Amino acid sequence: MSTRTLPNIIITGTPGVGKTSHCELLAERTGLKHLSVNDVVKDKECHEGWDEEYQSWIVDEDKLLDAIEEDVKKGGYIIDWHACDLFPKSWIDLVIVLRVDTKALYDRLTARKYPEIKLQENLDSEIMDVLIQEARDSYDEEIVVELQSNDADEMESNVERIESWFESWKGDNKKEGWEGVQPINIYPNMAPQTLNFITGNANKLSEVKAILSANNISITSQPLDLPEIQGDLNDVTIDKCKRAAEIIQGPVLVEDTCLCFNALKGLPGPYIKWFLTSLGHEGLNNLLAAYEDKSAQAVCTFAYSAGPDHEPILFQGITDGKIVSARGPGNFGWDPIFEYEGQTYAEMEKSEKNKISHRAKALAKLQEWFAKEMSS
Ligand SMILES: Nc1ncnc2c1ncn2[C@@H]1O[C@H](COP(=O)(O)OP(=O)(O)OP(=O)(O)O)[C@@H](O)[C@H]1O
Ligand SMILES: [Mg+2]
Repeated sequence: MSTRTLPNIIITGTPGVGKTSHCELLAERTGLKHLSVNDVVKDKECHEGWDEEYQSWIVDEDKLLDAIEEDVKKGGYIIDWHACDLFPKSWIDLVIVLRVDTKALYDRLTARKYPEIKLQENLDSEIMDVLIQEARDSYDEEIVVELQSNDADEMESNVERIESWFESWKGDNKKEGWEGVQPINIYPNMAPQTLNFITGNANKLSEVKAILSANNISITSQPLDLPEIQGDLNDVTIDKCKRAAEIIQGPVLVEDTCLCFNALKGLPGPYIKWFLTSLGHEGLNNLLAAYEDKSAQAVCTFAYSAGPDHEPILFQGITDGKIVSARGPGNFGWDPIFEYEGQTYAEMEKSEKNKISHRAKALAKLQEWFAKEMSS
C-alpha cells in the first residue's frame, strides 16, 4: 500500500471519448489536479517530434515519466491520457476507461476534422476494446472500471460515482475499492443500491459484472453456503434466492446453470457441476458416445429479489450448441466442450461470448426488466 494521502486516478479511453471533459469536471468538484499528459508532452518536450500523418506528437515515454514522477508520487492527480500501460502500478489507485458507441465517436472525431487514417484507427481501437484490454492487462482487476460516455447524463453520473469513490478513499475505506461505492440509483423504483450476487465463482462474477456494468449496476459478491432443495430447477433457484435475500436482508441475485444433453433427455441438467467434477471433459463426451445427436442446451437462470419480503423474479437464457472434445483454455467449467457455431465457449473472446452466452441472454432479460421498472 502506498503512503499517498490522496489517490491518483487515470482516466483513459480512445481519443474523443470524453477524457478531458470528465477530468475537468472532476477536478473542479474534488480539488484533485487535472494532469493533461498532452500538455506535459508539449510543454516539457517529452517527444521525438511531430507525426505529420497522424497529426500528433511521437511521445518519449521515459521522458514523460521522469517529468511527472515527482509530482504524481505525492498523489492527488487525475491523469488524462489515451494510454495507461506506461504508468507504474504502484502510482495508481483507480483506472477509469471511458467507452462510447461507434456512431457517437464517429461524429465527435469527424467534427475535429481528423485525418482519415487516424479516424479509422481510433474507431477500430474503440470497437476492438483496445484500451479496456490494455487497462485490464496492466492493473489489478478491482481498480479497473469501464464507464459509458455517450451523453451528458452519463458523464454526470460517472463523475458523481468517481466523486463518491474519492470520498470513501479519503475516509480510509480503501479496501472497499470501487465495488464498495454506492452507485447512483438510476432506477428509482426498484433498483438495488448495490446488488449482491451470491456466488463463489470468480469467473461467473466477472462475467456478470462485465455485462451489468453498462447499466451502472454495481455488483458486490458474497458466497453463501445455501442448501439446495430437490425438485424442478426453477423451484431450486427461487428457493435459493429467497434464502439469500433473508440472510443478506437486501437485494440479491442468484444464478443456476444447467447443461442439458438432448440425447439424454436433458441430463445432466442441474447436476452438471457434479458430473463435471467426477467425470471431467472426456467423461462428459463419453456419455454421448453411443448417440449420434451431440446437441446440447446451455441454460442459465437468474433470480432477483428486491429483499426478504419480495417474490423472486426469474430470467432465463438458453444457448444451443453441441458437445465436442475439449478445445481452448480449460479454466472455466465446461466451456471447452460446449461448441457454438464452430467455436467452443473457451475459444471465444470474452466479449464475443458475452454476446451469445446463455448467461448473457438471461442477463439481457434482467437488464430489460430493470429498464422497464424505471420507466413505469
Ligand atoms: N459524455 C459526453 N456526452 C456528450 N459529449 C461528450 C461527452 N464526452 C465528451 N463529449 C464531447 O466530445 C468531444 C471530445 O471530448 P474530450 O475532448 O473530452 O475527449 P478526450 O477523450 O479528452 O479526447 P482526446 O483524447 O482527443 O483528448 C468534445 O466535444 C466533448 O464536448
Ligand atoms: Mg483530451
